[in-house]
Amino acid sequence: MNAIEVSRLRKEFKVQRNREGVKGALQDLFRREYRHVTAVNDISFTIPQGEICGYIGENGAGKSTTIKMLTGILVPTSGDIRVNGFIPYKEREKFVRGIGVVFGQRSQLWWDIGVIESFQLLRKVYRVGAEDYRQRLNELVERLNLGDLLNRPVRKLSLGQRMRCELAASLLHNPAIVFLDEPTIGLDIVVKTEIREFLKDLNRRYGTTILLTTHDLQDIEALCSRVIMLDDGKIIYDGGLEELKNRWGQGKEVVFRFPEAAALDNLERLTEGLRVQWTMENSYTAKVWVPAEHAGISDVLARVVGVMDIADIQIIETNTDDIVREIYKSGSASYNRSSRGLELSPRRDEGEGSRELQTAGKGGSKS
Ligand SMILES: Nc1ncnc2c1ncn2[C@@H]1O[C@H](COP(=O)(O)OP(=O)(O)OP(=O)(O)O)[C@@H](O)[C@H]1O
Repeated sequence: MNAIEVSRLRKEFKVQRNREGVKGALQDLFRREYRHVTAVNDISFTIPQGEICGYIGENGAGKSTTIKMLTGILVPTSGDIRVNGFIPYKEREKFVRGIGVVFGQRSQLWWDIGVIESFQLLRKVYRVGAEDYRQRLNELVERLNLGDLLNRPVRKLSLGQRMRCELAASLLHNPAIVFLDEPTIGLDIVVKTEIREFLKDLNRRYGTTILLTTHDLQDIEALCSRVIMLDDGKIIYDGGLEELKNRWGQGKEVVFRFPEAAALDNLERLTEGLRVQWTMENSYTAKVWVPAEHAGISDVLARVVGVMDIADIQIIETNTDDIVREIYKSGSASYNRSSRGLELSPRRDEGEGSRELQTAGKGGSKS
């Protein structure tokens, strides 16, 4: 069974339009004008049980609105949703017992009471039996290292401590599906890593389905085999992270260090016919940019290694951050690069490995 099924889901908000100036403000008092914002624009996807799926997009892309509809907080304007077999905004009481939710920016714990008291209240909300609760609590306390935090009021916890408690709170009833909206926002790298490890383990042990929104692509790299990418309320990519990298990985850079001084024109002559681009770091170190669609790293290595003495070779891949940033910029991950005349060239004003994607006729076709 699929954990989540979404078909032609749409959410529009009616937003008041404010007219300018004093006259406009007065007019607004008597006759309000509204406009419609389409936050989620007829999207469809399914997530099978046990999958960890990353839901990404720029600010305002529609991620939180989707999560709110999937968790029954918002009613869709149109379209169908099934989560755990339920329509989330109907049958609320039964539905919430099968899901866990963490909004990184908002707490589900009571601010002024001890963490353990919040947990006990949530146990009642989710109607967890005493024995199940005890077992689950012990396990979560151990795995999230909550021992010292349980009797403290939430307002006295650090962000990282609070987030660990939030995660535990969302899992007390052992839900089959967990929605995490920015669970690592503002956390330091140590806590981020702990939380990622915990989520991986949770998925492995219980087959928990996880839908995760994040701006931190390290979360995606660490956790998700699949990514759904949203832009302006529409899905612009839905597929594997590896596939995304392969399709959009713009190429690789190879750094050669030679034992003796090398000359740029000599290196260019060696790779003649391959559409690669050389730059000299200094007399002994040269970098060559190998665009994915024009040449293979092995072609370049074969030509250089056969002729030159080499002291060291380093291959640098474009990272996911770069790839995703470029896709956001263009607004589509589905068009054909070569037909749009994409050209890749090293960006000279940034550090090693960074790339600039220059497009002919940018603007991006939306899918
Ligand atoms: N309650 C609301 N009333 C009016 N407009 C809204 C409301 N909630 C969201 N929007 C609008 O819907 C669009 C999508 O917002 P949403 O919060 O879903 O984006 P997001 O991808 O989660 O962004 P972020 O990464 O900044 O959290 C935005 O244009 C936002 O201004």
